Amino acid sequence: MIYFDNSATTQIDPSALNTYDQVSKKIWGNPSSLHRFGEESFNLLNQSRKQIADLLGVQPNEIIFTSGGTEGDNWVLKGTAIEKRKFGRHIITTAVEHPAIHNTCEQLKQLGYDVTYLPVDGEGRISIDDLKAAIRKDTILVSIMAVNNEIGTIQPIKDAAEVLKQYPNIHYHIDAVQGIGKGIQDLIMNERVDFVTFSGHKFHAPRGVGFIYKRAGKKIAPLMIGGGQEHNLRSGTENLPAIAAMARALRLLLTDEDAKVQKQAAIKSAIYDHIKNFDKVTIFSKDQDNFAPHILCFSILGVRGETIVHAFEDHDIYISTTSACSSKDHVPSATLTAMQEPTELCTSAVRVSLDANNTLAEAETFNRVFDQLYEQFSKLS
Ligand SMILES: Cc1ncc(COP(=O)(O)O)c(C=O)c1O
Repeated sequence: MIYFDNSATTQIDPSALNTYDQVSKKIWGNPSSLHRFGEESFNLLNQSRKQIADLLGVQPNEIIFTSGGTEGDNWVLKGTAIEKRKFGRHIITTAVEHPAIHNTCEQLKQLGYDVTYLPVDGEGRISIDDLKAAIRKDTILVSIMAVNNEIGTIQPIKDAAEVLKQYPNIHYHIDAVQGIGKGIQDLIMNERVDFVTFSGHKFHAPRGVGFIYKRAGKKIAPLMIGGGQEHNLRSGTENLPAIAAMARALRLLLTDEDAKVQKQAAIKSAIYDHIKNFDKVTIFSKDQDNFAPHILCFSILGVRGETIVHAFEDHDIYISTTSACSSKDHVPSATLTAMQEPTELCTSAVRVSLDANNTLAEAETFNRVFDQLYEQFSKLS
């Protein structure tokens, strides 16, 4: 099988699974318990936190564990809205965010907040002039994704950081769920960023675990209230086996990151250079540095995305319609729609999403299958 759907989820790494297994069997005390067994768990929790903080070049108290990307995004948005409601009710984000951001903003709108969705250009990228123009006296938060999950555009998050240096009271949040391990850590962890969302299952950790970076001194209201875990910021008994496994998976992800990024970029180029020659193919992800190395989104005119996905599946190759969340709803890609691509292209778009475990040989197989399928589709239309 060829698994090219790594932006939807990744397979758990065997050594992360082993960590999960060992911690579940041996260190299963509650980190909040006072006895020695609890203390052992508490120590492992903090060891994992320190490991993650060191890998990102931040302080351990700036890492707070969550259940994943959706929780992190919800928390930073709603937590800021609650914390800063006396100062303002205006939020700026982009028209191409993941539903975890977009739908949270829509919910906040119903609660009386005002949201500006920055438009994007033909590559799915916001403009810094639009950001500057959108900032108001009552703006409390700017939230921008690092890498778009549907077509792989890297947003100008560092240029946005420069603008936001003039507005130190505005919270600056980055959704880095698709950006971690893709060679842009210096962009993500920039000196102006206040909050960053991460999700473990996108980098070979178990499902249902993630973390946010919260700059020391920046305040958000807790979303989960209860027993006061995570310094009273995120209550709930910590998922220690998953957290320890995630720390290990993150270390593995960031080991030899440059070589892994180059490998993914080469696989992407091999597919890109092959399929670009076909008349009915439109490629939305560019083969250039301001696009992530692992996402390639394209359409075949006249063929629905679902049809393309299932046709590849018949050859044991797994890709997706643009995002895992929208794939079963048959809705056109939100990103391509925001890019004002014609509907027939939006409904035909599919996403190949890579990982360092993929190979050039898999790209060659993909290209051969692509040729066959393209011919079949052409006969039908
Ligand atoms: C950019 C982005 N943000 C947030 C999420 C949600 O993450 P999770 O699946 O961990 O809830 C995803 C998942 O695909 C994503 O791609």
